[in-house]
Amino acid sequence: MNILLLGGSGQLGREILLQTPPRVRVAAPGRDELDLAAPDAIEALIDSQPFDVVINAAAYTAVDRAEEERDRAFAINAEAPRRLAAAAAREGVPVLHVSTDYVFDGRKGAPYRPDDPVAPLGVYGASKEAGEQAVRAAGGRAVILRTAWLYSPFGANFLKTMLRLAGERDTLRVVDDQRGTPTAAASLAAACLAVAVRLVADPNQPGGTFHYTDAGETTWCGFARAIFETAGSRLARVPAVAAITTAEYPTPAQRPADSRLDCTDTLARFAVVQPDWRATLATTVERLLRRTDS
Ligand SMILES: NC(=O)C1=CN([C@@H]2O[C@H](COP(=O)(O)OP(=O)(O)OC[C@H]3O[C@@H](n4cnc5c(N)ncnc54)[C@H](OP(=O)(O)O)[C@@H]3O)[C@@H](O)[C@H]2O)C=CC1
Ligand SMILES: Cc1cn([C@H]2C[C@H](O)[C@@H](COP(=O)(O)OP(=O)(O)O[C@H]3O[C@@H](C)C(=O)[C@@H](O)[C@H]3O)O2)c(=O)[nH]c1=O
Ligand SMILES: [Mg+2]
Repeated sequence: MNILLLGGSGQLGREILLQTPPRVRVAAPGRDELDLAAPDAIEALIDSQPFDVVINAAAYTAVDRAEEERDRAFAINAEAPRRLAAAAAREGVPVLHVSTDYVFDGRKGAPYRPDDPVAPLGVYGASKEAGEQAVRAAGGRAVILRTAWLYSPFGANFLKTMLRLAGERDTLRVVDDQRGTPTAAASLAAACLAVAVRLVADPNQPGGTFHYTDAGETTWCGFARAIFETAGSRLARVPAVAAITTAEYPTPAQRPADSRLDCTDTLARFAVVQPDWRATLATTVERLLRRTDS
């Protein structure tokens, strides 16, 4: 099986590469080979080898900066996926495209189902929603897999931000009125590989929109406290975590207040396991504190 992976250097991409079984080949061209902000090489790339499936784990993920870089966010999160999905549809190659809980406004008051109406609050969410629509419109077989609150030993994420701030401050103030589910990029990578394998193995497996997060729920404040409970004894200093409101932590982009995702359909349709977020947090902290190159 041949996978074309975009975003191989990101949090999700690196975990996919680490988990790829030996019988699977993955081509993961970097930004030097394909700049998604100017994706003229996309078609040539898709045509370059007989890929069995494309996984798009690349994105513009700077939520606040996107408010000022609208064009760039849309180029990478909407236009590039449009070109990718169109080329893949033409070649008959199925696509797995990763999207976000930030397509929702967070006002439902219950976990979002895949077919609930979207209403992004910021530019990042709007650009990802446009990407979803473009992938659907391409008309090929495509799974859109939404996830949330990704973290890993790699790249930029809330876990690493909290551990860095622990070295700088005695008290951290963290919003306690935004609810969701921290999701290890490692669990999502396993889910992506399961979906990709199924799409390839079964040509009758239809596409559609699905959700994957780890199991359970918390707030960003709850996540921060769990991080220090998990890592605490290994840190030089454990900060106090003060619960604050969103109004007390102004940011350029508005975030959904409750973006829990209902993953029932994904678990029923694909061979995907859903560990509890606290279990994957423990594993990820362990990996992170052991490594030196993250
Ligand atoms: N991070 C999160 O909390 C969440 C992420 N998601 C979605 O999950 C997916 C994976 O996210 P994550 O792994 O965290 O993303 P990262 O920000 O860790 O990685 C982004 C990847 O996209 C690549 N990329 C960005 N811009 C370009 C460009 N112009 N040309 C080529 N490559 C580019 C990056 O390459 P390079 O290394 O060269 O910059 C990197 O490989 C995305 O679709 C994201 O929207 C959904 C919910 C939560
Ligand atoms: C660093 C920090 C953040 N916060 C708040 C700000 C924000 O509301 C919340 C999360 O902050 P971050 O900026 O780390 O997270 P954010 O960039 O909003 O994370 C999002 O990224 C994109 C890519 C997604 O798709 C989403 O699922 C989600 O993971 O925590 C505090 O309250 N205190 C702090 O010290
Ligand atoms: Mg951020």
